[in-house]
Formats: sequence, C-alpha cells, structure tokens
Amino acid sequence: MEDYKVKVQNVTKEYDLFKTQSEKLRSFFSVSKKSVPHFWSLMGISLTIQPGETLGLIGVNGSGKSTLSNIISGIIPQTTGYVDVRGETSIVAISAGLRNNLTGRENIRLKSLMQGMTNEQIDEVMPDIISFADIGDFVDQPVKSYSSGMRSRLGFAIAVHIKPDILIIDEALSVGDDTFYQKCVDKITEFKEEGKTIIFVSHSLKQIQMLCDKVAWINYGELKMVGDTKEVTAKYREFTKWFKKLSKKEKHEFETKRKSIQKNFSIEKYQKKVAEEMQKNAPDEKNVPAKVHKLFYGSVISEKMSVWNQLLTWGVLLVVIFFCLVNISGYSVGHIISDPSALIHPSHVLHLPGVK
Ligand SMILES: Nc1ncnc2c1ncn2[C@@H]1O[C@H](COP(=O)(O)OP(=O)(O)OP(=O)(O)O)[C@@H](O)[C@H]1O
Repeated sequence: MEDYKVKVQNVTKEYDLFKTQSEKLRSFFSVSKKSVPHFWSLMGISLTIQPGETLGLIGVNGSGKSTLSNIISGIIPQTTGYVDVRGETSIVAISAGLRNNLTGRENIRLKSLMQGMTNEQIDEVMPDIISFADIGDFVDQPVKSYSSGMRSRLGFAIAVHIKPDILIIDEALSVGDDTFYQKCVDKITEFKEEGKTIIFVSHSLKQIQMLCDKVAWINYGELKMVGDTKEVTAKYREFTKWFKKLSKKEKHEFETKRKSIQKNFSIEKYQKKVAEEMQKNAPDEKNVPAKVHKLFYGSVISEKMSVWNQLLTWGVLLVVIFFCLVNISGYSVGHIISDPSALIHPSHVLHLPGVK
C-alpha cells in the first residue's frame, strides 16, 4: 500500500457567485440550467503528503491555499476529485472553528470534546492551554470580544494541545507578537520531532523555509510547482519580484486574465484531458473514461440537486398538495380521479351560524 498521510487527486472547488440568498434557494430547486456566475477556486490539484512531513502552501492572495487546507481538514467539500486523509487523524485548522458566542474556556472544552477527549483529559490539559494562549481573564469572556491576536493564540493553543495527527496551520503565526511566535515555532518543531504531519499555510517565506520539508505553490487555483522548499520558494520569489515590477495597469490586466480563466474553467474539458493523459500513460487500460469519472465524483457528495432529484422533489411536492386538496374536498381519491373538477367543488357545505 502506498505510504502517505494525505492524498489529493484532481481536486477542484467551484463556487456559485449568488448575489442573494433567494437566488441561491431558487437555483437549488430550479430544473433549468440558467447560468449563475461561477468561480473555480481550485482547478485540479494533485499532491501527496508523507507521514511526518511538513508541507508548506504558498501563493498570492486568493490563490486557493485556504480552500485546499479546508478541504483536507474536512471543513468544506471538494467539487470533484479524491481526498484521502489517513490514520487516526484529528485535524485542526486554526483559522476555523472558534464559536464567537462561547467563552474561551467553553471553546476549549467544545473543540477538545469534538476531538474525542474525555472531560477528565480536558480538565487536565485546560490550564496548559490557557497558559499557552496567554489570554488571562479573557478566558471567561465570549470569543467575540477577543482581538485577532487573542483568537489566533487561543486557536493555536487548542490545536497543539489536543495532539492531532495532522496539524493544519493557516496564517496563524502572522498575527501574534514575537514571543508568541517563538512559542509556536517551538511547538511546531516539537510536533515535527514527534513525527507528526503538518500543513503550513503562510505568506512568510522565511517561516516556510524554516519549517517546511516540501512546498506546494498554488497559483490562481492551479498547482504551479511542488517539491523541495528551496527550489519552490526561489521560483516563487522570482514570480513575486516580476509581478511587483509590473505597472498598476499591467498588474490589473494580469489578474483579470487569471480570474477569467478561473471563471471559464470547464470541468468536462478537464475530465476529458485527465482521461486522455491516463490512457496515454497506460494504453492497455480499459474503461478509462468511467474510471476517471469515478475518480472525479466517486467520493463527492453533490452540493447541488441532480435533475432527477429535482424532478423527484417536485413530484413528491405535487403528490402531497394533491392529497391535501382531496382531503379538503371531502371526496374519495377515486372520485377525484374520475372527476377532477370536484376538487374545486368541495362536498362539505359550510353552515355558518344564523345563515340558512
Ligand atoms: N465562499 C466563497 N464564495 C465565493 N468565492 C470564494 C469563497 N471562498 C473563497 N472564494 C474565492 O476563492 C479564491 C481562493 O480563496 P482562498 O481563501 O482559498 O485563497 P488564499 O490563497 O487562502 O488567499 P489568502 O492568502 O488571501 O488567504 C478567492 O478568489 C476567493 O475569493
């Protein structure tokens, strides 16, 4: 069996850019394919992370790093593709999961319980988490009153103390002060020494170079490069240097072009391309399109209703309405079927008091 901790294969993520909630609801029930603008945040990412490896995710703002780490941590589903996270994994994405209305202490208990810890284990680790987070009396205040630094410190403290198998750190070190930063780096190093797997999302190439064994550069929804930390960060630096030298107009044009590719991405064409490549690499392989279809959709729960499900929903709704009307009319179902007009001439005659 292939030895990996995390494997993502041909992963895409599509967002519908609805303007209002009602537009979203209408589209859910609509059978017609009236187009809503789409945006493909990821356009086919494949990578593996070995046990004990620290993978850095880099890329410009909006390139899809958080989308990918959220998919790996199970916070959001992928649109297509295969995601396998192995072992007894308890993943914590620091940027996510704190409940604003609960206090720091309640959040610690909630997240720890969700990770499968018992109340005794939580009581034992609680003082360590509070001390690591260094949020003082705020621990009994609702998280909504915290500064971004305090939130991040609490998130990080919980994440590292509940001892996950895979730790996902998404931009968490950018908000703390130097002392906290050093504490986090020490903790991450401790994790690495214990052989834990880490996914580290950061804009700081210095942090990436210090902590990561391997780096994946996500560029406007695509995996531009994955491999040795030094090589990938050097290429990324070249790119950012080139980008910074562009004029404001050129930067805008470049970004508009990239975003337009993400808006017009065709999943059907991509699926076809993957099938062609697979067939080219293994000419004797049978049923390649079906295999690729399974790879794309086999482990995905559709966020949208298929046409059949929509028709079924409408069918059930109409049957329910029909039986309600039959009930109100007072006739039998057989009678209504033979004479549908009876539906609008109920058999009951309402006698109002004092009216003959
Ligand atoms: N819920 C959503 N609906 C629509 N678009 C979204 C949604 N979430 C993310 N996106 C878009 O997907 C793209 C990728 O976002 P993501 O947050 O993954 O990027 P990122 O690389 O983590 O960016 P940053 O470095 O700024 O945190 C962005 O263009 C973003 O606008």
